Amino acid sequence: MPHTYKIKECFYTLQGEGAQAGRAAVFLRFTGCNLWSGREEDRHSAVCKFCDTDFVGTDGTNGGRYTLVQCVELATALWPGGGRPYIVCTGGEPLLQLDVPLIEALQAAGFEVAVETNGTLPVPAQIDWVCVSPKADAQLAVSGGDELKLVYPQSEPTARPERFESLAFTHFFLQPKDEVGQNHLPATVAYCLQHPRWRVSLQTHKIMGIE
Ligand SMILES: C[S@@+](CC[C@H](N)C(=O)[O-])C[C@H]1O[C@@H](n2cnc3c(N)ncnc32)[C@H](O)[C@@H]1O
Ligand SMILES: Nc1nc2[nH]cc(C(=O)O)c2c(=O)[nH]1
Ligand code: SF4
Ligand SMILES: [Mg+2]
Repeated sequence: MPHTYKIKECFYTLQGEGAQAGRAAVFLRFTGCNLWSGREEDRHSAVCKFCDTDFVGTDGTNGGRYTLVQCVELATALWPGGGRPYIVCTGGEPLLQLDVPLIEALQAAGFEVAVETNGTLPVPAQIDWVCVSPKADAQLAVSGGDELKLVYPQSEPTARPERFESLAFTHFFLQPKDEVGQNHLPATVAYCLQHPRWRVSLQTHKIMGIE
């Protein structure tokens, strides 16, 4: 049996968040996370409690267990042609599975490879775009990258934005926490007005009604 990757879903959409917002991308969502089981009954006791994503199993659009070659074929089939092929590896926590052979195979097929990670695991240097989203109650193991995208607010003082400012990131974003019955946008706007090195990241795919 060849090695397979567990993929929750894979689809073509626009990156909704951060500095690449609005850019066409294939999303490759890996199954599983190290900060939450993904089961609602475990949410209250999870390290990361605000997750907006179903990353359990392989039952999403184009989900399944894929070999490296099959992952590249799937991503390639979803790209419409033209532009610079872009793939965002997310999850769950993609770095539990995404490895250098798969990164390099995607690049050999023409993709620029981005990752969305919680920052608790080492990031392979081969990745072209690194977005780290630290979690208040998890040890941060990454000290730099292209963008740091902090969901706001989280518990003080561990996830206060000031704590991350000296890290080696090109962009610093605060993304309002999407939480039922709460509107965290005003506080996010206020923080960025008071601290100009931070920019607001909206989850624009939710506004646009796309995946
Ligand atoms: C579902 S996570 C998957 C990647 C990785 N596990 C991580 O946490 O970065 C993708 C992005 O969505 C963000 N996110 C998750 N739940 C959110 C919520 N309720 N509101 C705003 N952003 C959220 C994460 O912080 C991360 O930047
Ligand atoms: N359109 C779109 N943009 C995204 N940016 C990060 C996402 C994620 O779940 O990692 C995401 C997502 O789920 N959809
Ligand atoms: S670390 Fe990411 S995927 Fe895991 S529970 Fe938190 S937001 Fe969701
Ligand atoms: Mg998402």
